[in-house]
Parts: sequence; C-alpha cells; structure tokens
Amino acid sequence: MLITLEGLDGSGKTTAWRALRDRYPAAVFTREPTDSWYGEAVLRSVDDDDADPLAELFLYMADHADHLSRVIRPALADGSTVVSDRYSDSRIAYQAATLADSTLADPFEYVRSIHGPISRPPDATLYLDVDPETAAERSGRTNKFERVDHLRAVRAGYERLIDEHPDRFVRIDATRPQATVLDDVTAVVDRLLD
Ligand SMILES: Nc1ncnc2c1ncn2[C@@H]1O[C@H](COP(=O)(O)OP(=O)(O)OP(=O)(O)O)[C@@H](O)[C@H]1O
Ligand SMILES: Cc1cn([C@H]2C[C@H](O)[C@@H](COP(=O)(O)O)O2)c(=O)[nH]c1=O
Repeated sequence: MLITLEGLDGSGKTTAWRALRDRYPAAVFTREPTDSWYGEAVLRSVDDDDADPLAELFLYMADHADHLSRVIRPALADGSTVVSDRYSDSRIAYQAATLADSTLADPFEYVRSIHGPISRPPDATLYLDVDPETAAERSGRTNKFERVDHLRAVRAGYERLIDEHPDRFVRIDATRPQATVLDDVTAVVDRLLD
C-alpha cells in the first residue's frame, strides 16, 4: 500500500511522517523531493526565484521517475507499505499554481496528464489542512513557495484534487495542537493497515 502525506508548506507533514516512522519501523519511508541528485537539482531550482516554471516542473518529474523506479515500485513489489512525505499531488497543486501564467491552457490538467502514463497513484492520502497564513508562518517563508498568495493558489489545487478523489483523501485539521493531529494521523494509518 502506498500512503502519501500532503499539504501546504509547514502543515506538519514531516512531523507526522516521523511519528509514523517510529510507529511502523517495517514500512518504507520516503519523500519528494528525494535525496538523489535529481532531488538536489529540484532544491536548486526551488531556491532560484527566477527559475523557469516549466523547466522546474520537469526537474520534479525527473525526480519522480527516479523515485518510482528506484524506491516506490521495488518496495511495493516486495509487499512493503510505503509512506511518502509529498508525492504526485504536490506537483499537481504546486506546479499548477506556478504555471498559472504560462502558455498552458489548463496547467492543472496538464500536470496531472503527464503523471498518468508513468506514475503509480497513491492508495490513500492524508491531507494536513492548514490555512495559507498558518502555513507561511510555520514554514518561516524561506522559499518562493512559502508566500501566502502562492499558498492560497496551491490550496485551491488541493481542494480540487480532494473533490475529485473523495475516497482517497482523508482531511485532517492540522491547525490543532500537534499531539491531537498526530493522534488522528496514527488512527487513520492504523485503520488503513488493519
Ligand atoms: N499541529 C501543529 N501545531 C503547531 N506547530 C506545528 C504543528 N505541526 C507541526 N508544527 C511545527 O511547524 C513547523 C513545520 O512542521 P513540518 O516540518 O512538520 O511541516 P511540513 O509540512 O513538513 O513543512 P514543509 O513542507 O515546509 O517541509 C515545525 O516547526 C513543527 O514543529
Ligand atoms: C514534491 C514537490 C514539492 N514542491 C515544493 C513544496 C516545497 O515548497 C518545496 C520543497 O518541499 P518540502 O516538502 O518543503 O521540503 O517544493 C513542489 O512545488 N512540487 C512538488 O512536486
């Protein structure tokens, strides 16, 4: 089973991912951007305010393709549970926002469409829901994606994904205290793996 954690910057995904790693030591824990050289190239682009959004999308896609072949597919073929901190929905929500002013007629559909033939959809996605103001505050506004107006557009993309896949997404109110959020996260994953 492939479980993904999604949400705005600072929503608490990595905190939840670490709690799940302690609780399920036999599962495979991974993330996007990955720690490969493709992931390093992505981070260089994230730190470049002038990066071309389409070029950046394809860096993320290269990292995703490598992640699929090197980590995700082998782990699933072994029968392991895989938990990924960010995955394809991050691309659809974030790059649809960065490409909003591009020549693409419908960036959301375009980014989704390029995943179709190559990706492996998640079985379940925990969406840690915070408002853009809380997200920007918690993340410390350290990169170009952590600005309130951008996060508002990203959140709209996530809402569209949730509307389209109500059975896959589990929304968790992540504005509550950390312990309460983690209780909900572990209860959801316990139920999924039961
Ligand atoms: N429920 C919560 N209430 C208050 N603060 C929280 C909560 N969850 C996480 N935090 C804090 O918010 C900050 C960001 O958390 P975390 O790194 O887990 O978020 P993230 O979604 O992985 O962020 P990013 O996408 O930017 O990597 C950390 O300082 C963390 O301790
Ligand atoms: C996977 C992925 C990530 N992003 C953005 C979101 C963050 O601002 C940065 C780095 O991710 P992190 O979880 O905060 O370390 O990258 C994105 O725009 N598109 C993606 O596919």
